[in-house]
Amino acid sequence: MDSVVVDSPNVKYTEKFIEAEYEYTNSKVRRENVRIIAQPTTTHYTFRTERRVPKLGVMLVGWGGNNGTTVTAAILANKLGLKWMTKEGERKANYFGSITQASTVCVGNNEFGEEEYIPMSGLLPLVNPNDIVLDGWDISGLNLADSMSRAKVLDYNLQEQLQPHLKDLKPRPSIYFPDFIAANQSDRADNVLEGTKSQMVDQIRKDIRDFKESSGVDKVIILWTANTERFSNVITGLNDTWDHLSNAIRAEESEISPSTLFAVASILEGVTYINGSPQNTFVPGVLELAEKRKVFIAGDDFKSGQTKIKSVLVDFLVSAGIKPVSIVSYNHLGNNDGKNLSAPQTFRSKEISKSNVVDDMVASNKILFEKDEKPDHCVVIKYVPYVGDSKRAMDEYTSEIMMGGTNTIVLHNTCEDSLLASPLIIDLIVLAEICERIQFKVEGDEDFQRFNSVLSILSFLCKAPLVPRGTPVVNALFRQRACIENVLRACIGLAPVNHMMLEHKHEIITSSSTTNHIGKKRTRDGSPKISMDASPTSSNSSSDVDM
Ligand SMILES: NC(=O)c1ccc[n+]([C@@H]2O[C@H](COP(=O)([O-])OP(=O)(O)OC[C@H]3O[C@@H](n4cnc5c(N)ncnc54)[C@H](O)[C@@H]3O)[C@@H](O)[C@H]2O)c1
Ligand SMILES: O=P([O-])([O-])O[C@@H]1[C@@H](O)[C@H](O)[C@@H](O)[C@H](O)[C@@H]1O
Repeated sequence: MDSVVVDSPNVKYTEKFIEAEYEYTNSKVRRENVRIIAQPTTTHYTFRTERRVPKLGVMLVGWGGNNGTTVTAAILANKLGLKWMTKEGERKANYFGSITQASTVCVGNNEFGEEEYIPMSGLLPLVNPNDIVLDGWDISGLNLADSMSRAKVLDYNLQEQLQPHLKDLKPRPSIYFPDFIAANQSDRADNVLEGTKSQMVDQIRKDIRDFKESSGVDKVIILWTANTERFSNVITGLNDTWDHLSNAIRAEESEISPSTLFAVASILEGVTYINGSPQNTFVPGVLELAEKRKVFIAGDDFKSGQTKIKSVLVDFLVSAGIKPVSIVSYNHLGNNDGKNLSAPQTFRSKEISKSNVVDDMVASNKILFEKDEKPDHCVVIKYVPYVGDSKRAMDEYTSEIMMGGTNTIVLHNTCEDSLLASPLIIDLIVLAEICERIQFKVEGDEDFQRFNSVLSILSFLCKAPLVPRGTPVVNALFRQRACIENVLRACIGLAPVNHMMLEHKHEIITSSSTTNHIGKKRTRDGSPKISMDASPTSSNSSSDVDM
């Protein structure tokens, strides 16, 4: 697939690194009475990206679940180039839904003024998902082939082809504290660790080292796609600092979730940890540990369908000056995730992550919203076994428009939940991995630094983005995507995408030989071209207008 090489004195390709000198522009503002004074700023960065793509191992917590089995099957099917028949005809493996694997970015204009697009993965040397080695844990001991069958996500003809490759993959025993998930999950908990919390952390750490050694991978990333847990109470003296949390683990304190123990084990092994569920795994003690050990953490809760649309629609409404005043998000689903969410305490975790997604957009427009004013926002999730993984989302957005009018948008969105979440898992892993290979120096610094331990660049993939303390949360989807694209562009010295297209807005100077807006006399087919956004020419203009 296409990739880009930047030809610039500011970009150097050595054997080991891509080094780019980059001018980061922004503006500082200050308020003077009713005036806001804006001062443009320019900060010089030097980015350095390791070119060697490592052999990557990924360990999924909840490997035997719908998402875990589906993403494993998808990677295998792509690696093997599988095709399969369905009643609509032949299908072949792909990574649709992944921005790194199936979306493109514009890298500039060619000689004809046309925009050239390449895959996002062509900006920097990213891990190819086909090469990822997978392992993981699950409280259910079912092998991956039987788990895939239990999930009922993939077409049967494809499952048949994958079955021999998956039947020998078995999740490692996991940490199971019934109090943190729905009681209805107990019937699948036949693959659980015994012992103290400290012994469990040690076992998870041993599993990580064992996987790394047996698989021969260069590095590991861990991602939680196990059940949604209830929120942990954040208690001073228990989990508010790393010291308190480590003491609490040794003291067998009960208010410590399995996911927090996994995060602790991962960070202590220097392994990036990503939370695909909504619970507050990253209690302050875990955040402190990650910062101390300079290990990346990211989350929370994959933004896969109903909420992804919400973070686009509300952004459209508010940025169009339309005031959303009532948002009702209902959905029903019949997979095990839905079964687990049928308990009030686990539903509450999801309700929080699905509700907070509009806050930044609402707060950005003080014309529409008074301070602390928010739209009515209701989230309903129902468990309906028959529909399985095919979640049915129904949303109603009511907004105030001009002169007392109202606008109501109603959506029905059938989300094949695991087929929407699996490509996000791939992007989370691939982008977290490249972040491990990026360093940067800010003008005046002696040494290179890595990104902050909290990988807020991954917000595009999360409903409740985890951000460094004291920094803004962005939920608007296309701002989040632009952040990813522009950081990858900065690493190769390309300016951020700005959509200005100024080169296509020049005045046309008509003369005997027509010169179009970018100085070329001819278009691709050799005919003279006048850009459609030129000032109107005289009626007797002899040149062809390129319609
Ligand atoms: N579109 C989506 O599917 C989507 C979107 C956002 C978030 N999520 C979240 O992703 C997670 C997984 O979704 P799913 O549809 O695969 O659910 P699932 O129930 O099919 O899979 C979860 C798996 O985790 C296992 N498990 C539970 N507790 C565990 C523990 N302590 N250790 C190891 N394994 C454990 C279960 O046995 C199960 O196999 C859920 O938290 C869900 O809310 C899913
Ligand atoms: O991303 P999204 O489609 O809004 O969110 C989904 C919810 O609608 C669904 O009810 C839940 O079971 C999934 O885990 C996921 O969180």
